[in-house]
Amino acid sequence: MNTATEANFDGLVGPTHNYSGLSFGNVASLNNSARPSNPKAAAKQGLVKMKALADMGFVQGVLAPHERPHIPTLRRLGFSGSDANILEQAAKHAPKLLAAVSSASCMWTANAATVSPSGDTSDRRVHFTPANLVNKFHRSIEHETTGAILRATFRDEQYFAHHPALPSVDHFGDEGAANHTRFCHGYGEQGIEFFVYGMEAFNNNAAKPAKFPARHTLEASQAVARRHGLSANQVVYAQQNPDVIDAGVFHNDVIAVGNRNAHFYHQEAFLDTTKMKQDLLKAWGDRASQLHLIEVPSHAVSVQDCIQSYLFNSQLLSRGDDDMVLVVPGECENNPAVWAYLNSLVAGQSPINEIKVFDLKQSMSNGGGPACLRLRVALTQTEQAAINPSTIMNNTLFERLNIWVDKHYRDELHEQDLADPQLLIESRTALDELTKILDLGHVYEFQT
Ligand SMILES: N=C(N)NCCC[C@H](NC(=O)CCC(=O)O)C(=O)O
Repeated sequence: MNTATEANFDGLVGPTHNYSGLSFGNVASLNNSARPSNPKAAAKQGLVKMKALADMGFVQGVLAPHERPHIPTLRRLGFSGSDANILEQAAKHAPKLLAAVSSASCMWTANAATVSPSGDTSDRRVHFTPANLVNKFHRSIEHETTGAILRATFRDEQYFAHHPALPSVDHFGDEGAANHTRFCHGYGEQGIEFFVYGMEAFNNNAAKPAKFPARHTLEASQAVARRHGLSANQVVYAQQNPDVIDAGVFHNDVIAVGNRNAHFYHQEAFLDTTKMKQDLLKAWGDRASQLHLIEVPSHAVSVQDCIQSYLFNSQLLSRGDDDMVLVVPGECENNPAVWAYLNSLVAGQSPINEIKVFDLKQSMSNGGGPACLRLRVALTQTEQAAINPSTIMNNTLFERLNIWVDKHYRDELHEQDLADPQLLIESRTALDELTKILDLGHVYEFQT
C-alpha cells in the first residue's frame, strides 16, 4: 500500500542572520531592531529541532539558506565595481538596503511556497508555487533561489511540478504556506486546502487592516488553487480578521494551525468564524463529526498573548489517528495564561496529547517560531523515495551540519558587520560547501 506521510522541510539559518527591523507589522522584528544576533546559535537551535523531530520518527528535511548579502540585487539597483566596493558604497549611501539584501529571512520556509500534495491535484503530482513575498523588499528577492532549491530537492518531474512565483505586485501578494493549511483523513487521500488571506485586491469595498499591511490577497490564493489543479469543492477560503493583523498577526500561522482532522485557532483569528466553520464542515462532508474545531477563547488567551508567545505558531504533528503532538517555542512555557491553557488542552478530549518545547529564541526575536521554520510536504512512499536523499535529516547529516556551522558561522553579528567583505566570502564559502553536503548542484548565482 502506498501510504503517505507528512515531511517537514526546515530552513537552515544562514550565516548573516541579523536583526534589522525590516518587517513593518511584525512586532518582534521591529522591537529587536539593531540588537546583535548570534547566527551560530540560531542555526544550532534550528538543527536541534530538526534532529528531535527526526528522532521522533517524523520525516525531516533541510532547505539550504540563500546567498547573502545578495550582490546581484545591489548591482540591479545601480551599485557597481568589485563586490567589496559595492558593499562599501551600499553601507555608506543605503544602509537599510544593505540590511535588506543581507537578511537570512529565507529560514522561515513556511513562506517559501504553497504546496499541494498529489492527493489533491488534477495531475496527481505534488505542486509547488514559491511565494513572491512582495510585501517586504528583503523577502521579495527570495523566490527564484527558493524555486531552484525546491527543484534540487524535489527533482523528479514525474512526481513534482514546480511553478514560478505569481506576478510580483501587491494584487497577487503571496506569503505561501504561512497562510495555507490542509485538512485530510490520511495524508495520501484527497484533502481540503484551506487558504487564508488578508485582503481582496480587486474589491475596494472589502474589509482590510488600517495600520499594518495585509500581505496576502484572495486573488493570489485563487491563482495558486487554479495552477495546482485543485477542485472547487475541496478548497475553502477565509479572511483573516483585519483587527488581528493590526495587532501584529502578520501571517495566519501566528493565530491558527491545522493538521489532518484538527483545526486549532483563536476565537478572533478570522473575520467570520461562523462561515469558516460552516465552509470547512461542508467541504469535509459526511464524516463531519470527525473534524475537531478547537477554538481558543479570548478570555483564556488574549490576542496579545498569542503574539507574544507564538502559541499557534506551533507544529501540530500526527503520531497516529487522533494522536497529535504540539511543538511550541519556549515563550509559551514562560507565558502563564498560555501554559495553563496548554496544560488543560492536553488533559482534555482533543487529539492533542503532548506538548514539546524548543528554544528558538534567535528566530523568535525576528518573529519566526517553530511553524515559520518549516514547509510541510505530504508525500506518498513513492514520492518520498524520489526526493534528494542528501537533504533528509539523520545522525550523519546532523553531525555534518553542526561541524559545518562551527566552521563557518560567527557567534555575534552587528548591523555594521554586514558591510564586511569577509562576511560575504565566509557566507559564499559556507554555501558552496553546503551544496555539496546536500547534493544540490549549483543553486546560487555566485556558483555560475
Ligand atoms: N509567520 C511565518 N510563517 N514566518 C515568519 C516570518 C518572519 C519574517 N521576519 C523578518 O523578515 C524579520 C527580518 C528583520 O527584521 O531583520 C517576516 O516578517 O516575514
